[in-house]
Amino acid sequence: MVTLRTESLGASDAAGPTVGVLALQGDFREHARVLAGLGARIVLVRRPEEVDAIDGLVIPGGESTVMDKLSRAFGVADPLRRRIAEGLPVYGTCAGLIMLADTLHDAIDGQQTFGGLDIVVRRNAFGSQNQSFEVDLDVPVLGEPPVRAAFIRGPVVESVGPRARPLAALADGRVVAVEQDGLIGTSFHPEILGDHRFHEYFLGKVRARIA
Ligand SMILES: NC(=O)CC[C@H](N)C(=O)O
Repeated sequence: MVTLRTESLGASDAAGPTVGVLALQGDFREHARVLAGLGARIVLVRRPEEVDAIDGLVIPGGESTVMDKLSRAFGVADPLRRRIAEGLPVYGTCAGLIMLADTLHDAIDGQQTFGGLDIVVRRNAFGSQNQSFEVDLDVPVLGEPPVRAAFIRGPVVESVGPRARPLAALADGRVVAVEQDGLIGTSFHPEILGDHRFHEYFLGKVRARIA
C-alpha cells in the first residue's frame, strides 16, 4: 500500500486529473498553486511511488544541475524516463525544459537530463539573474493576447529536431517554447505572472490522455 503525500495548495478538485509537480528543488509551489486552481489534484513528486501515481507532471524552474543530482539520488530519474517514454504528458519550465531536452549543448560534470523532447538546449543563454527580462510573446496555439513571459537565467532551444515543433520564438527568431506530443517546454516562467494558459493547454493534454 502506497501512501501518497497529496498536498492540496489552493482550490483542489478531487475529480480533476492527478498532476505531479517535481518537488526536489525550484519553484514547485507556484506551479502546484496554479494547477490546483485549475482543478488538478496535486502530488508533490519526490519518490518513485509518486511517479507511478500521476497522470501528468510539471517540472519547475530552478537549477537543472541540482535537479539532475537530486532526481538520481532520490531514485526518481529512471522511473520518470520510463514514464516519459510511455507517453506521460510533461510540462517543463526553464530548468524543467532543460531536463526534458534530449541534448544539452553545454553539459558539464556529467549533467544528465530525462530527455523526451527532440531538441538541443543551451543553458543560461540570456545571461545572469540580473539580466532577467519580461517580454510579450506570440504563442499561436494559445491565441490572443500574447503571453507575458519572464526570463530568469533561462535556456534557449538551439535546434528543434523533426519530432518536436516550436510554439514560440523571440523577435530575433530564437525558439523559447516547444512541444512534442504530450511534452511542452518553455524557456520562461508563466507560473509567476498570472497567465495560466500554458498550464491550461498542458492540462488539456493530460485530460485527453486519460479520457
Ligand atoms: N529559472 C531557471 O529555471 C534557471 C535555469 C538554470 N539556469 C539552469 O540551468 O538550470
